[in-house]
Amino acid sequence: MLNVRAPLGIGFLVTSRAAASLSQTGTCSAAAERHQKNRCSSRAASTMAHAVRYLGQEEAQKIDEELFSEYGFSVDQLMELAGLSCATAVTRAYPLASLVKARPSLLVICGPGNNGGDGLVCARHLKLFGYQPTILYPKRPNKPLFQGLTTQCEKMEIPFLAEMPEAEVIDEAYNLVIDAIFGFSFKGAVREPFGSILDVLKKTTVPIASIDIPSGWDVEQGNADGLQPDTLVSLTAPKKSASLFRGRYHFLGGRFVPAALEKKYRLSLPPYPGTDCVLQL
Ligand SMILES: NC(=O)C1=CN([C@@H]2O[C@H](COP(=O)(O)OP(=O)(O)OC[C@H]3O[C@@H](n4cnc5c(N)ncnc54)[C@H](O)[C@@H]3O)[C@@H](O)[C@H]2O)[C@@H](O)CC1
Ligand SMILES: [K+]
Repeated sequence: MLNVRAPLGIGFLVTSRAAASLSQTGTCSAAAERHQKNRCSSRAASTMAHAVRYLGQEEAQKIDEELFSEYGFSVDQLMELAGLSCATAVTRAYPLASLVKARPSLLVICGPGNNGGDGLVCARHLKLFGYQPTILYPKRPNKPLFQGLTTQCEKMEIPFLAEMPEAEVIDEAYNLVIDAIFGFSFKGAVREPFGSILDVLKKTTVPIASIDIPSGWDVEQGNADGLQPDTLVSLTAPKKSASLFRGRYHFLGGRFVPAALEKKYRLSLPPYPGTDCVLQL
């Protein structure tokens, strides 16, 4: 089995999990395994030669700001691409045919910031891809962007829960939890209601797919007692805590970084294959 994660100094990693992922299919079916095999060689070729840079919190926020101020992007544009990347990553790691429950049910938990917005977009695309997402969105910002994303999900008949279910109920009802609670702006001790939500999530056994950062993790230092997601979708570039990720699938998404910005921040992103919006690291 090949599973090489060789540190190249602070903030850099060379990652190659090509063969490892083939033998770690777990909840995934033979169909998923075949899919993985087909993708294996191109992924190995694209990632082995690349030292992807892992970003600190301030740097991630600076890049984000620059995309809006210098490059003229709007939040909803990038959120759409980020959410689409996350939904696509879910289809790669958990294809419909591999799900253990008859109903392709997913629980998407959305937080109060843009990470939560990515979760709403992700849920909408997953519904279009044939999954049956349910959303928990306990703290909704009073802004047109988030109100619009919420309406879109409601109109697409995606149910919203009134409260966080118990861990046993989640394990019984859902194939996967998508963690869109906090991203790169998370700081300090977790405030309610998210502390209780994360406590329940830690007791669940269904796989968790985290968007950008496993929620509750320090963006740079991680959290040894925190969530241990099965999948992480790093957006733009991985953050430093991603080097502590021990789940099966680490994807890069958010294929919107202009070359000049990539160069300025020495991101050294691996090339996405063809027209794909997601890349498995
Ligand atoms: N440039 C990029 O890479 C892009 C980033 N996007 C997403 O945007 C995220 C960052 O969004 P934001 O800056 O809005 O921040 P987050 O979504 O990370 O979280 C900010 C929210 O969490 C709350 N919060 C922070 N610490 C907390 C704590 N300890 N307890 C309880 N609440 C806490 C804040 O009050 C705020 O409401 C990224 O991680 C990514 O998911 C995408 O939407 C678009 C493109
Ligand atoms: K998250």
